[in-house]
Amino acid sequence: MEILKWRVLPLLSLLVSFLFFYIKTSSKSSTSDCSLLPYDDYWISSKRIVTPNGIISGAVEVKGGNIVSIVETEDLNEKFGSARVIDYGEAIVMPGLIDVHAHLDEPGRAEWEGFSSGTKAAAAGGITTLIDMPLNSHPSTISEETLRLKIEAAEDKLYVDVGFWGGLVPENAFNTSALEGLLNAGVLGLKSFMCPSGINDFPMTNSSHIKEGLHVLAKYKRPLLVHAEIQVDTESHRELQDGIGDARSYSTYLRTRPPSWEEAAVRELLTVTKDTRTGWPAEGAHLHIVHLSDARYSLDLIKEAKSNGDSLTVETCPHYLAFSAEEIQDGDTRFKCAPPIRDENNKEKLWEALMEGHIDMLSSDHSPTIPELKLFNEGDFLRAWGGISSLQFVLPVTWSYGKKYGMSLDQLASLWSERPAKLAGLEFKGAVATGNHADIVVWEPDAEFELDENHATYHKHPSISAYMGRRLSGRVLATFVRGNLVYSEGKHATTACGVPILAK
Ligand SMILES: NC(=O)N[C@H]1NC(=O)NC1=O
Ligand SMILES: [Zn+2]
Ligand SMILES: [Zn+2]
Repeated sequence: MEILKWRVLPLLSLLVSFLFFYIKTSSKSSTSDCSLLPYDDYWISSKRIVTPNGIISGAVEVKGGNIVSIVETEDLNEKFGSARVIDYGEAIVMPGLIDVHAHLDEPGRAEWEGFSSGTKAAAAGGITTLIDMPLNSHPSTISEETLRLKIEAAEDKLYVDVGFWGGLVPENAFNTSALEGLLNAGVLGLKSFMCPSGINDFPMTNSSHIKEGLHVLAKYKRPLLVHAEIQVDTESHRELQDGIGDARSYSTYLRTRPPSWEEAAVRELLTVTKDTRTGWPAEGAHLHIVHLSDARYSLDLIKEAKSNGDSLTVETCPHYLAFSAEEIQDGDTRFKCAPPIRDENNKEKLWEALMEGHIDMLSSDHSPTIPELKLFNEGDFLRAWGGISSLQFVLPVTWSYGKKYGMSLDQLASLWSERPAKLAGLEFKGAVATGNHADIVVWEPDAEFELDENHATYHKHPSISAYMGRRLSGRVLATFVRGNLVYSEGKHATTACGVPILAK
């Protein structure tokens, strides 16, 4: 009996250690759940690959999450033989979209959106990286500690890569060590408002706060993003405060935020951006104006400042390019956003500026809420939450409307990937190029679909999106994030393997 015990025990311990090793390695290999492909060394081929050197027919080699080579070839079979090739035929292979302006609202307001639903929607829409705004979550991301809360809340929930903007608010603007703490913790830059943000713990800044912020940012070579509207006390504004005007009519809301608000903000900002010119005190800093709506005087001022050498960029959003004020129905608060969607003529001018290169990039400004706060029953434009839900649809929307204005695939890739990557300082993203992350969207530009309730939409509240009911063209087939096939034909990878992007 004793002998048996001495024989069995070592065998048993061998078995236990074997089992332990097996479980450990197999749980490690379960990272393949990050991808709908069972391998990480393969080729993506197509007749239309959008690269910085033009559109080619060929294949992209992916290894260990990176693009390791790109070849132009007519006969793929001959070249690759039995290599693992995913052939997408005529579909477009393009850099994944980088959305530099999205509100995912977690922690604190996960019932509005959240990291999981938001990044699933992003993946389904061909977005491979998004940068989360510092407000609408609770608390706002305005300190090192609150950034940590963001990162904790995002853990295991990211289907795409996510970076974070920090908030520049009066509380931290003159506190250099607090701002540096936030920047050292890894925010990719700062964001501030020149008017009330709609969120109590995210108060507005004036130009002295902005000037201070820019000087700190100069050292880090990271940008300041600004919501450029200043409340100018116009006559119609006073009228509205006196309760005149039908709150269900979009034109009433439009009068509360005239283009002069944007113009006043831009004018004031440009007194500060002078400092970013070469040889001036804030050289190295950069100012980025978010969601421009006014295509008239505000845009003229921006063009002039750029030509004077200010380090300045500007974005607009698909909703300003897709919709015009005239078509917004009474009470349809899905369309309420700030700055507001302006008239048809302004929209045409925005397109002109975009196509001529005066607007540098596009972003979603996906800013959802719970349907209750859109006040659909009252249809009150003055009291409803301002923010458009669009994250999953920005690629088909940009394409559907853009192709009428002659937008090319190169322009699309520049507006949605290359320039946003540069703004956010993402060195290895933004282009299908050797050495970059394999962040790729594959899509069919001519495939049309009806955006109705049968369309699989991953936003937490699809019904509040202004795009519902539209017919769009441009269907996303597949999305790769660092080589992981995170979305394909209506399915997501089972594990969320996106990573937080922190500046160093
Ligand atoms: N707080 C917030 O998300 N505001 C955004 N919504 C919107 O329509 N414009 C904004 O700046
Ligand atoms: Zn804004
Ligand atoms: Zn926003």
